[in-house]
Amino acid sequence: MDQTEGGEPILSDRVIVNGTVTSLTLTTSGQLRWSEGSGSHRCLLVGKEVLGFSVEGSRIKIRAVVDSRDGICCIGSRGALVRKNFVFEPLSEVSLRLWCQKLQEYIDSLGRPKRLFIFVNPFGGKKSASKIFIDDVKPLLEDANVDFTVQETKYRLHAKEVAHTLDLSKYDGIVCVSGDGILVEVVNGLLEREDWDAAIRMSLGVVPAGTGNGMAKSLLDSGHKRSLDVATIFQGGTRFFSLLMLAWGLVADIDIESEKYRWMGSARIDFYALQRIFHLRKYNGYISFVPAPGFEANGEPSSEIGESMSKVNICNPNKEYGYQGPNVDLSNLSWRKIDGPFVSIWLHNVPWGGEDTMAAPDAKFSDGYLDLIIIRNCPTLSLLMLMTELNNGNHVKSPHVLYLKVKAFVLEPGPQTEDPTKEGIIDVDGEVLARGAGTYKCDQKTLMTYGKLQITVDQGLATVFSPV
Ligand SMILES: Nc1ncnc2c1ncn2[C@@H]1O[C@H](COP(=O)(O)OP(=O)(O)OP(=O)(O)O)[C@@H](O)[C@H]1O
Repeated sequence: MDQTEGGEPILSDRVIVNGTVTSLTLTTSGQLRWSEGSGSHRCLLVGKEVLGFSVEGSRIKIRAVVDSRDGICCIGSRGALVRKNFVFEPLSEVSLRLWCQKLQEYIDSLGRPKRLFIFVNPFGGKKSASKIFIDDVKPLLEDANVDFTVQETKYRLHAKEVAHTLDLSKYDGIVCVSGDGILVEVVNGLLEREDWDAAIRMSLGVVPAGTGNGMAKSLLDSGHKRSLDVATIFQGGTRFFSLLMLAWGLVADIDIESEKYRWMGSARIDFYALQRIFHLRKYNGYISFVPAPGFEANGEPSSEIGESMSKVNICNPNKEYGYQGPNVDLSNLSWRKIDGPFVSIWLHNVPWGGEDTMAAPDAKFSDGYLDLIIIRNCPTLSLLMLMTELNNGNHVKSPHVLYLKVKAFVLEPGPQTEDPTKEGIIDVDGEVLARGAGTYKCDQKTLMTYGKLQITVDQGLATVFSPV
């Protein structure tokens, strides 16, 4: 390997590896490399592969996660990751101390969280979060010398309650071993705190263990630690903070009503999607939006919606603290409007809605915009084809789909065109935000009513990471 590519040596010394004296080097770019007889070289990337180390007598044990096929770095494709220890023995006490000091300094410089608060939802997804935590997460945290406190969620909104009152000074990260639902609860709990401004700076990790793992999938696709836009949904004085998506119409109906067929497992979504496509509903209503630069040609200009904004954006007089949403004057912006009927309205913050649903291929974590995917009319066959393209994001190229980016959005949902006594469902981050008349489980209480909603985005407000 090229010396400059691997960085300058921080420490280079003779050590014993597997009974043989060899040269070990730690470089400024975090490579720990040594030769292993017969001219072959080994290399560990401290930032990526080394979790921690311990001293055992005169030896140093490096605890790492490496490619199961060998652990030789700097090759393209990867196999599964496995935990593996590497032991080396410096030739003197002074050298041992120097190695410990330099390795620790390098690991500390990576800024990894050292004290984590971990939520585990034992009831999410396939009910495997506890096993995932014990088998996959806990050993890595122990190897990395991370202190952690575990809280199993006991009921809906438990994670939100805990995040609301947690002593954040004790932790430098919160991890959710769950689906997207717990992460969304945590963000809502943090943003309702008096000290929300400091609280939302906490790094939020996700380990996928639910049905909907869109955030983990999006993170793995785009980098391990990212700042993330947070969307605030207002209805009068009520607020909800969304990280992933809002759906109304076809996608919401499939996502929520397919719960009737939970016994089918993951096939329930495809099964119910077919049912909905062959008995397609359309909804009356209106959407208004402030387009991102480059998308101004969509819809018709609408001045009255801007004027009404100052009335909608009133803070809840009963909640004197907590995050109040982005500080922008929405009345001054150039609003556009599209009238229904609509088959589907889908607003997305990150590309992936689930592990195999690339809902919004152009969505960025912190561009300050939401991706809007609109279907107004679509023949059955085209709709079927479009749904099969959801796993690669090509559905947005369909002539029946309008795909744009917006800065702010207003939804005025109406009833179904075929039956005005039946309204729809508004699905936010996989949970029901509002249910209209005549919908599935319409007697259940929801946070908001099936009426006008306003959504604005705060650029990069939260920080999310993928810890494993
Ligand atoms: N002990 C519990 N019993 C019942 N529900 C719970 C419990 N703990 C958490 N929940 C609820 O489970 C919901 C889903 O959690 P999670 O994020 O793990 O998975 P999901 O993929 O979003 O959804 P799911 O797998 O349930 O379809 C959360 O909204 C949370 O309120």
